Amino acid sequence: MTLDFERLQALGWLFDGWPQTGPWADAIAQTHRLAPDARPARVVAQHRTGYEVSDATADAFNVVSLPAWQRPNLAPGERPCVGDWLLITGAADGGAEAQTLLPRASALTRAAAGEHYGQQLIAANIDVVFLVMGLTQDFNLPRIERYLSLVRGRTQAVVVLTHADDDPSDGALAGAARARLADLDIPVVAVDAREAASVAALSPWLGPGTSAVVVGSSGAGKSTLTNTLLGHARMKTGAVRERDARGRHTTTHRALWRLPGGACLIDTPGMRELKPTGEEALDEDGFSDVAAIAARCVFRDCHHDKEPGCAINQAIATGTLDAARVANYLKLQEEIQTAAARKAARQAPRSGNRKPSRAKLRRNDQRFGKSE
Ligand SMILES: Nc1nc2c(ncn2[C@@H]2O[C@H](COP(=O)(O)OP(=O)(O)OP(=O)(O)O)[C@@H](O)[C@H]2O)c(=O)[nH]1
Ligand SMILES: [Zn+2]
Repeated sequence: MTLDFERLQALGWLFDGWPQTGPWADAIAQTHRLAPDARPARVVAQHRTGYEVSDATADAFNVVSLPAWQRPNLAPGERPCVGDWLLITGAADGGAEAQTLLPRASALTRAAAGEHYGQQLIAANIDVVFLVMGLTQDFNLPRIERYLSLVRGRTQAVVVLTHADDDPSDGALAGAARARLADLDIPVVAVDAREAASVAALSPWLGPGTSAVVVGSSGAGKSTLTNTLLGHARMKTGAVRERDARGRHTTTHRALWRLPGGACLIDTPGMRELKPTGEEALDEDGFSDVAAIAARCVFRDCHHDKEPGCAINQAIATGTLDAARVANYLKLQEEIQTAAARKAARQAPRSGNRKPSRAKLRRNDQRFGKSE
């Protein structure tokens, strides 16, 4: 079977054809031994019982999940999520089946409140995260820094400041953000999120095949920006009425969208607000300078309060470190520790390998579909 790799690249496929070496090549070769026709497809939406994918032959069709992915106690990272690449068999117009989950180049996670698992995977294989904040009363530079430290790995973060059209600071806030983030190589773009001409300033990060997500707190302008990028309005919940292959109107909750310029925008209502999961390493992400100095404190468990020999307080006194930045670091450190403790508490009763109750199995069947 010849595959239209150009169409796959438009969906975010990273190679000119089949990769020849590396973990993807290995996974593909292994699948092809059993299913020589298996082809790549990207997850565009997640349903209770299966996945919706797009591939080189068609847009947004259902594939049957692997039974293994429906096991309730599967680690959340092992189940596909929006943005993942699968290998599938079967026709797009019926009978398509998932065969393999390909390795992830990157993943965006968040703390899952009230769930069994401390961490929830919200999107995979993301190239760019647009961190949206208004140039309004909502503007808060420390919060931008905290959000940024949650964006990890290969993903490029871009700060998008909305309300550039009615900015009471007349550019001063954007300038401050730029100055503060220059060292981290994080671009800051001020836009009127309602105007296509203004939002076009984001096009350097939206080349063909790029996968982007929009995050930020409530009211920051995420929906407005998303709609302007898409070039048309859609409902806030992500529900859209579309025509399916037979011309019927259907309502889908698709989460991966193709932008007119060729990039993919991933947007699900649940993924927008970033919160620490408890697994962040501030020393590596965003605050390595502060962590390096903290390592020189006399006490290993220094709270950088009034302890003697505190290198952090010394650095603040001599002007090497900004006090506000340290306060921000400590606040985020505390949020991460709280999240980690919550997560540990949630997981503790599970580690005893107890048999799940019948009621729980039934609940899981309802949630994930019955396994075979
Ligand atoms: N003047 C102006 N108004 C904007 C801009 N961006 C967003 N708004 C307005 O701000 C309000 C909130 O924007 P939304 O896009 O709904 O914000 P959101 O981040 O999606 O909010 P949630 O759905 O609560 O997460 C709307 O009334 C927008 O029209 C902007 O750049 N300029
Ligand atoms: Zn200290």
